[in-house]
Amino acid sequence: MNNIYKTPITVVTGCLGSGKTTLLRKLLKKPELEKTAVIVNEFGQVGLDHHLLRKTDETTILLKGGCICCNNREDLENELKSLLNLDQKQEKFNRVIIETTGMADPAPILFTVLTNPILQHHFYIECVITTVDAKNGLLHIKNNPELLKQVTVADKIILTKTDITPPNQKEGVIEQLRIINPAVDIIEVVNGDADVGIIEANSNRPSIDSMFEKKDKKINKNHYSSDIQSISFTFNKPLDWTAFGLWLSALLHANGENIMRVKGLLDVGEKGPIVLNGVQHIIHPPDHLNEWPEGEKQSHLIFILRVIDPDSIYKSLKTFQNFLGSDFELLELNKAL
Ligand SMILES: Nc1nc2c(ncn2[C@@H]2O[C@H](COP(=O)(O)OP(=O)(O)OP(=O)(O)O)[C@@H](O)[C@H]2O)c(=O)[nH]1
Repeated sequence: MNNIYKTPITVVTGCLGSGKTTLLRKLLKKPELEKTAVIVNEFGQVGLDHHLLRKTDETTILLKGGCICCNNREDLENELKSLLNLDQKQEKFNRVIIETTGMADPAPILFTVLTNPILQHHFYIECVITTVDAKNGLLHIKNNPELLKQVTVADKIILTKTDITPPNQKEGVIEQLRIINPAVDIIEVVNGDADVGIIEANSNRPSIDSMFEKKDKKINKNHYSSDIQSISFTFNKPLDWTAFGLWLSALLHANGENIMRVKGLLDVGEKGPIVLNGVQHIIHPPDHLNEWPEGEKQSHLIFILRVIDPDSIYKSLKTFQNFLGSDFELLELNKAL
């Protein structure tokens, strides 16, 4: 079913004290978000009481044979289903925001929405935003493995507390965030003052913009963490979508959680590109755009990896190249030290 018939969900993640509640409090005062249902997964965060507010406990159930990212958030499933009941009682809402605890891994949330037969029929994940405290960001990145996941999964990073952060410190945080997730949008927000559009997907395409800016092949050394690395490619001809799907499925299957993120804008010979967006082996339904953004017409693909060497992706792509219908070029490589 097309997303226009479904209710968008924005997931808001970020370390403890990084400004999630401050941002949401301000945003939820805006008339455009009047019919927003908010789910928070911890108690004590009331104050958004003019909105539908659901609270969930952090109980997770491991599905048989599932890896950690496939933990179904049964609590979330129940909350979203009860929102559907409310909707049927004419208490209409047109958006859901899920605010996670600072320690949460967002992947099970995405998994729950994308794989539950009822939920996937009624909801779609429009955007994942992660708040990062500019003042303490470097420390948080170093000490919190959860933040690495949250940054990796994010479509947008909201950089908070820039008002109390020296510019060079802020630039240092931005540099590290870009190394972790080169395809993310980074938006500075002070005391939660943001446009309402911040919780929506970018209007004409995913936040893959930053990849377009990097036309030159770049090899960076990763200075903060030993095991998060990324590699991106461009393709000069349209891709065979079926062959690409087979290659990607096999790759994701073989590498499980170690492919933390895959994102792409792919030319498959249609008028517009296909938007590919995956978190671990959970792939969002591919989105077919009607046209290419700003006359650009070249496929881009990025992988964010943990533990595995980016070279193995390169080699795998090379082996499969003839089936894909296009040569490829390395665009950027962020390697661990
Ligand atoms: N100076 C400054 N303070 C901020 C900014 N954003 C948030 N704060 C302050 O940072 C503190 C923590 O903000 P919260 O919004 O509660 O953070 P949170 O991520 O919801 O925290 P948890 O609920 O504990 O996970 C509060 O005292 C906010 O007023 C900002 O941009 N600048």
